[in-house]
Amino acid sequence: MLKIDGLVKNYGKFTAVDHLTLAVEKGSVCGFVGPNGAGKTTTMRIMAGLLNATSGSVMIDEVEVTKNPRVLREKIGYMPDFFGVYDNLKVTEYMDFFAGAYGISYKERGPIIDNLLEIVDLSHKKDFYVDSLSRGMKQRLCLARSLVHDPELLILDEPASGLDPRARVEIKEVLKQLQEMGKTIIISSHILPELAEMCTEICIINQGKLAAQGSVQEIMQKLSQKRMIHVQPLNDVERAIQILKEQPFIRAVVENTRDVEFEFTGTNDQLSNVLKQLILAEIPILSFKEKEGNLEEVFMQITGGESI
Ligand SMILES: Nc1ncnc2c1ncn2[C@@H]1O[C@H](COP(=O)(O)OP(=O)(O)OP(=O)(O)O)[C@@H](O)[C@H]1O
Repeated sequence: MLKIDGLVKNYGKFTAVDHLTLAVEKGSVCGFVGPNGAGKTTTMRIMAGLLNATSGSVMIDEVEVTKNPRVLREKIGYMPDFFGVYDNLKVTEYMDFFAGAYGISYKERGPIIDNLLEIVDLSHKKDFYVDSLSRGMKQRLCLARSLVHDPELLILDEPASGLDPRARVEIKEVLKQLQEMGKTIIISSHILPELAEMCTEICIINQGKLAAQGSVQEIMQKLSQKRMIHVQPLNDVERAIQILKEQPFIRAVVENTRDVEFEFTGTNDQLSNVLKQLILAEIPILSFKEKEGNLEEVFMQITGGESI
């Protein structure tokens, strides 16, 4: 659906996007992850036709974006990372304004707006002033407005930023629904665990370059080689720690009061032997399991520990 090839964007002497190449399949939900200033917004604005690239190309369904703004307008829905000020505009008027801007006839607008407000769960707010809505509601309204022309590709810049956990869940549910409707979605975020839950794939962008791309699982497998094992003895944690420290292939033991974690570099057979040694020492074990990789940790690894 989307192909970015050798994309470069310079702001004066500064290169914000540096030969970025990636592809996003139709129907996928692709998460753009990267630290502040990584170039996510710049890339998204170029995709949406709001910014010219210095060089390289963006193709949507084999059509070069910059050369065909009309095709682009029809296919893309863009949600920026800021909402704007809409004094004295009610929710339906706001939607009507954007539907009009997309050339949707006055007659058609009513049912489209009603349907979209239902999707984003704002039907009960249709006669409220936009400025009176909560931040989460504004985000959902902004999402609804980017859908007025029924685009195939949605580009959403930080739709969950600044939202409380409940409002994030609401946005996530809307995105799930849009995915089921067959939309291709590109979404940027700093909230990595949340992206992991809702995306089919992840692109990690750092300093304008693609650091990694793949399914959440693939990325973690490829980049996070170390295995962390969590052990919870029923009691006698200290003795469990002592035994663990005597075992081969164990590094970086993290001692807690009730449980213990360690980095393991051996094979599965060698790992099962560690459990055997604990049991032979008659330490009752409540749980012994590998910790699931955390996207945030993987991200820190490949971006060299830059803050997010
Ligand atoms: N108009 C501009 N002029 C000069 N530099 C810019 C301009 N817009 C962005 N930049 C710079 O380009 C880099 C990439 O910015 P961009 O907003 O694309 O990053 P981002 O990944 O979206 O970051 P954030 O998550 O903070 O929004 C940053 O260093 C930023 O300061």
